[in-house]
Amino acid sequence: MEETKLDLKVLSILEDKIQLIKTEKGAIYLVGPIKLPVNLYGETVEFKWYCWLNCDEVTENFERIINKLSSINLAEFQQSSVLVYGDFQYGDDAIIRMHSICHTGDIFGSKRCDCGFQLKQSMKMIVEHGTGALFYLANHEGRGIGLFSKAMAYIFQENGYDTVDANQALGFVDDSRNYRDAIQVLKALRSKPVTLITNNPKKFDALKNSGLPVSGREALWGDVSEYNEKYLETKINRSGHMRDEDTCCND
Ligand SMILES: Nc1nc2c(ncn2[C@@H]2O[C@H](COP(=O)(O)OP(=O)(O)OP(=O)(O)O)[C@@H](O)[C@H]2O)c(=O)[nH]1
Repeated sequence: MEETKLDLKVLSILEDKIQLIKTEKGAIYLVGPIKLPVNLYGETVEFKWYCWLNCDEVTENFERIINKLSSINLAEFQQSSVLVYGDFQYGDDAIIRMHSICHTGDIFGSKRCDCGFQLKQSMKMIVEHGTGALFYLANHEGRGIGLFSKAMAYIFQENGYDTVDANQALGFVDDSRNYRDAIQVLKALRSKPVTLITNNPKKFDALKNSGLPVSGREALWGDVSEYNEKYLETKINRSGHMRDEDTCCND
């Protein structure tokens, strides 16, 4: 197939905004920064946004990658992204969150989980801190089972299963997420220490084991209601989430 030649102007606009990150399996192409004014609790806050694409092909010739985009129907797949705030590259002390996508909680505001609250609250914490980043991990739906399976898991939960048993009833492990790509992107954006916002020790260990300097962890519990109380208890009792002082559960 003959390769379309991109207009030179088009290419020069994009070239400075794409970087290649080599991975074990191929490459991550990271595009950004892009100015993103965000409505955060009624205030307009300006973040810098980056998005990334995994690809088998490893090339510095970005024209080849750009040329492929229109034929691969990316809207059918998920791409992850990161919102950066402040002087993320050089700022001494940055706070980050690796947030797993939750269609129901983040988009619809479902109260069955605490995801929507954690998303907005962590953005607020990052802005208040002055430097940080929110990684939005789009291939993590349902702790890695995907949205359709999560819908089925919810039906099990309406029939007395907890979230762990519901995943397992469908033949999945409870949690199949990994943080490799996000960590690679983090390394490309910053090499100085970070504090991670999470209650999940697996996430914290993944970051620590990556070799990046990690200065600590901030807990994030909240928005407890009759709808998510059981879910939050299951996180602590079965998934190993850390119970902190301002704990999630009412006992
Ligand atoms: N399978 C399943 N996934 C869920 C359910 N509720 C939320 N999720 C997913 O769980 C993920 C969030 O994971 P959590 O265990 O809540 O939190 P975490 O990310 O492990 O830890 P924190 O950093 O402390 O928030 C998102 O991918 C959600 O889509 C559920 O009932 N069943």
